[in-house]
Amino acid sequence: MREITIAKECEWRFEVDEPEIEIKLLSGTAECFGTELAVGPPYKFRYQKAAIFTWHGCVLQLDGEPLVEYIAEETPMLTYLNLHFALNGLRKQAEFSSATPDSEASLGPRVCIVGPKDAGKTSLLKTLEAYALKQFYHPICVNLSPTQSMLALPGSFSAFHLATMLDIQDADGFGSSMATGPTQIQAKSPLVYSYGLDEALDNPKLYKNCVSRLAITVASRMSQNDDARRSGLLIDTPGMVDSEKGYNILHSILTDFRVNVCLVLGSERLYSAIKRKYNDAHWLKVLKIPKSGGCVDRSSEWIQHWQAACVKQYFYGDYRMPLSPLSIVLDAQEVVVYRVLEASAHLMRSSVLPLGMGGDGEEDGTSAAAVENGDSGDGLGGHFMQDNHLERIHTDSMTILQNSILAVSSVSADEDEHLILDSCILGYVFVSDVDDTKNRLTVLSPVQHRFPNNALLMGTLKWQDS
Ligand SMILES: Nc1ncnc2c1ncn2[C@@H]1O[C@H](COP(=O)(O)OP(=O)(O)OP(=O)(O)O)[C@@H](O)[C@H]1O
Repeated sequence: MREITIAKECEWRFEVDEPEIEIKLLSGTAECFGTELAVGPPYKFRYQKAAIFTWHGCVLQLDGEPLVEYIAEETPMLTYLNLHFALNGLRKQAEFSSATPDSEASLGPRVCIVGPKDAGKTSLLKTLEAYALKQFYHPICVNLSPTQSMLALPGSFSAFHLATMLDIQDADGFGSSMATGPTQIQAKSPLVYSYGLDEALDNPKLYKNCVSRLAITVASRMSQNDDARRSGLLIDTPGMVDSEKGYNILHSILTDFRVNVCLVLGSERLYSAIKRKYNDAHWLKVLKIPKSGGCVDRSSEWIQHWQAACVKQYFYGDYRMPLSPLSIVLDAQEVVVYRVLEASAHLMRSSVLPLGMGGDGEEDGTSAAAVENGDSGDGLGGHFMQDNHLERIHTDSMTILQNSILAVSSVSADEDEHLILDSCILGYVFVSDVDDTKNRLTVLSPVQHRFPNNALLMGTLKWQDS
């Protein structure tokens, strides 16, 4: 056990896998991505790369050995704080505006954070959300990055509103959703949709459909709730690829969520490309934001370990709230599972459909309004089903489910595919065993009720319960 003294406006950066480390704030003030630490109680960190920053100086007590640790004197925190004050100014303007609730002037800032992989987008979102919460605004947080989930498992998109504070000890750094036991920090109620794949470009059309669906729900929350309306939005995006497909996806996000502030982190080239593209767009401000020197490039192996830690926490909780999932044996006939297809597989399926019934490639610019009207953007006035993004798994080929995480949709198993894709996610189950000979599945479920008769969605996420 040792003490670490951090001078004002400096941060202690650390990386830890296993075993965990324990930190206590002994004196002064300190924060982790904007969320303040209390003096006294221990904070445990596992599978994290993070920083403890102090505005006025502090002393920490450290128990355990991080893999990497150092004190950094140069941080972009002052810029982030100024950015927060600017956004709060816009929130205040919206709050005291006498305009009608559906007009632009009564809406708080809709901020989208863009940048290459590992540029610090999620960390900036956490910081801006934490600062806004301290000033009694509750921006809706939206995560559109399938690899780095927020209050959900990888492969999902989510949004939440009305948090008290973020939980820095949680695997994803946001907190936990409702569970049966008491939580130290108030649980959040996210709205989750399943995308199922790892990258936006694995199936851009499905990705845009999912974005549009979430955007509609978020817009309806903003139109019905004064707090959401004036607090605005903070949107986290996946690592941006500097390509036509990447810009196409970005454009869908910006238009669907009616974004009016686009923050570009960590890439001068991306910033100038986006700035040029939206030069004449009076509705959008594109701002360049410095990347923190603490941002760490994470290997795919590390991300897999981190995702496994998130899944484990989902089923078994953590030291503050241990959970007991239930293992259930099911007859393969009892479950209806759909596999989410990548773009290449979806086009193969489309090619064997009658003319005019298939997907039409990915760059169709499907918008939220089109989705609302049930128009998949292919000019047929139909729903997403025509694009065949799902494939039903037959009972005799259930071995493919071994070690899969299945998202439980909120619609019954006999609904149409398009309704299943449109539905939000209630939770997840894990397939721990598939018995081919007896045609049975063993699944781990977080709830102890009867297994629901809802459609299940299988993405690419696998896990080993060890
Ligand atoms: N100031 C900092 N000190 C130490 N680590 C940091 C700091 N800022 C960010 N990190 C870490 O760097 C990694 C990348 O940051 P972050 O997740 O915010 O990037 P991202 O752009 O959202 O990544 P992705 O493109 O994968 O979504 C994370 O593990 C994060 O915790």
